This record gives sequence, C-alpha cells and structure tokens, in this order.
Amino acid sequence: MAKLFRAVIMGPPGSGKGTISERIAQSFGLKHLSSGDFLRENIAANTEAGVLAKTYIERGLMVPDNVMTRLLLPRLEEMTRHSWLMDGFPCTLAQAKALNSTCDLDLVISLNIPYETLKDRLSDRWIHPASGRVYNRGFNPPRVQGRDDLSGEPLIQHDNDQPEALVARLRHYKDVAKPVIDLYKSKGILHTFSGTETDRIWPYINSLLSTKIPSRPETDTQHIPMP
Ligand SMILES: Nc1ncnc2c1ncn2[C@@H]1O[C@H](COP(=O)(O)OP(=O)(O)OP(=O)(O)O)[C@@H](O)[C@H]1O
Ligand SMILES: Nc1nc2c(ncn2[C@H]2C[C@H](O)[C@@H](COP(=O)(O)OP(=O)(O)O)O2)c(=O)[nH]1
Repeated sequence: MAKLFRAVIMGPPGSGKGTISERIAQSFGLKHLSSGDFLRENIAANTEAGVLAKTYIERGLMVPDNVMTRLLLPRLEEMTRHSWLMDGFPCTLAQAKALNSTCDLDLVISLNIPYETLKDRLSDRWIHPASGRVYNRGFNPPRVQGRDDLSGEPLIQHDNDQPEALVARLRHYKDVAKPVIDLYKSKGILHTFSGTETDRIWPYINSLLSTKIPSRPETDTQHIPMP
C-alpha cells in the first residue's frame, strides 16, 4: 500500500484554507477534513459534543480544546487507510499537542495573507449555513445570486466576517496560532505561502505537494480483480 500522507492547513479567517483544501483534495486524492464541517455534522446529529459546541459557536467563541479533541481525534484514528488534509484543526497549542500524540504529520501549510485582502474577501463571503459551502461575489459567485448552488437555499453572511469584528479575530488567530506555527517550524514540516490571490499561490502549493505525495492518488474505489 502507498504511504499515507497527513497534512494540516492553517491560516487566518478568509486566508483561503477551505478553497485551497478543495483544490488539494481534487488534485491529489486526499480526503479534505474540516473542523467546521465536523462540528456542523455533530450539531445536526445532536451528539453530546455537538450540543455543547453549539453553545460556543452561537456566541462567536472557539469551542474548548477538550471538546474539539474528543470530537476529532477518534475520527482521525479511524482513518487508518486514508491520506487526509485537515483544515481548521489544530488551532491552539493544546490541540496541536493532542494531535501529535495521535499521528505524525507529514506537512503543514500556513497561509500568510495581508489584512486588507482578508477584510475585502470576508466582507463579501457568503455562506450556506447547513453545508458550510462558501462563495465570494468576485471570486466564486453562486450561480444564482444569494442562493446555494446545490440546495438552492438562501446564503447568509456572518457578522463576525465584517470589518468591525475582523481585527479582534485576527489578533486572536495570531496569538493562538503563533506557538502552533513555531512547533511545526521546529519539526521542519512547516511551509508558508504568502500572497493576495489564491490562484497565484496555488501553483506553488501544487508543485510542493507533487514532490511529496505518492504519484498514484488514493481513491475510495475498490480494486476489482481481473477475471
Ligand atoms: N479547531 C477549532 N477549535 C475551536 N473551535 C473551532 C475549531 N474549528 C472550528 N471551530 C469553531 O467552529 C466555528 C466554525 O468553524 P469554520 O472553520 O467553519 O468557520 P470560521 O470560524 O468561519 O473559520 P474561517 O473563517 O477560518 O473559515 C468556528 O467559528 C469556531 O467557533
Ligand atoms: N477575491 C478573492 N476571493 C477569494 C480568493 N480565494 C478565496 N476567496 C474567497 C472565498 C471565500 O468567500 C473567502 C474566504 O476563503 P475561504 O476558503 O473560505 O477561507 P478560510 O476562511 O477557509 O481560510 O474568500 C482570492 O484569491 N480572491
């Protein structure tokens, strides 16, 4: 079996983690795992962790580390046969240490995007709350304005994506992410990409991953023996 590949993508809100993760998943056959999606699934299924997480998310707060690790680590442990890319976790040093005790990461991508760019993107970010799908009127607009492409349901904007809330969110990101970034730098697995456009950053990420990921991407497809 080809060696499994485990990666994490980090960056401030609006840096393009979700957008780039989708491209990586498509190009390299990794499973895109998203902490936000896990939380939404748990909230929808009314699990104990989901009910607890909801009380924090509704107040615009981060979910406590112990809830996040209790929720995510068992899911990662189950993924013994898949290569994956995790988006949105770890966010804090405690989460990174917990992840470290579960698996060895091959690579960490850190996105470094100027404040003005984040502000412009997020003030125009439209979200389909049930799925977490995101749109941006200039970059990836929905087919019908204000509606999700797949479900046709209305899109919303988050108050905390607006410029007034952004400065505090970014300050918080910098404070909690710094020790995580330092940890991955010390392990020699951190790769930082800077720029203002996802389309210009993507080729660099693509070529880095091409050198790291086994040439035959994994798929869910079972091998059918020849007759
Ligand atoms: N690793 C984590 N630790 C703590 N809370 C988290 C974590 N990941 C997600 N959350 C919580 O879930 C919410 C939704 O996460 P999600 O990643 O979908 O969106 P977000 O906050 O808009 O992030 P971004 O703007 O970076 O895309 C977050 O606002 C936060 O409350
Ligand atoms: N104008 C512009 N918008 C972009 C670019 N890359 C991503 N976006 C959009 C898509 C989203 O609406 C928003 C934030 O991207 P995202 O992938 O949700 O970021 P993240 O919060 O997961 O890190 O910005 C980009 O390169 N240009």
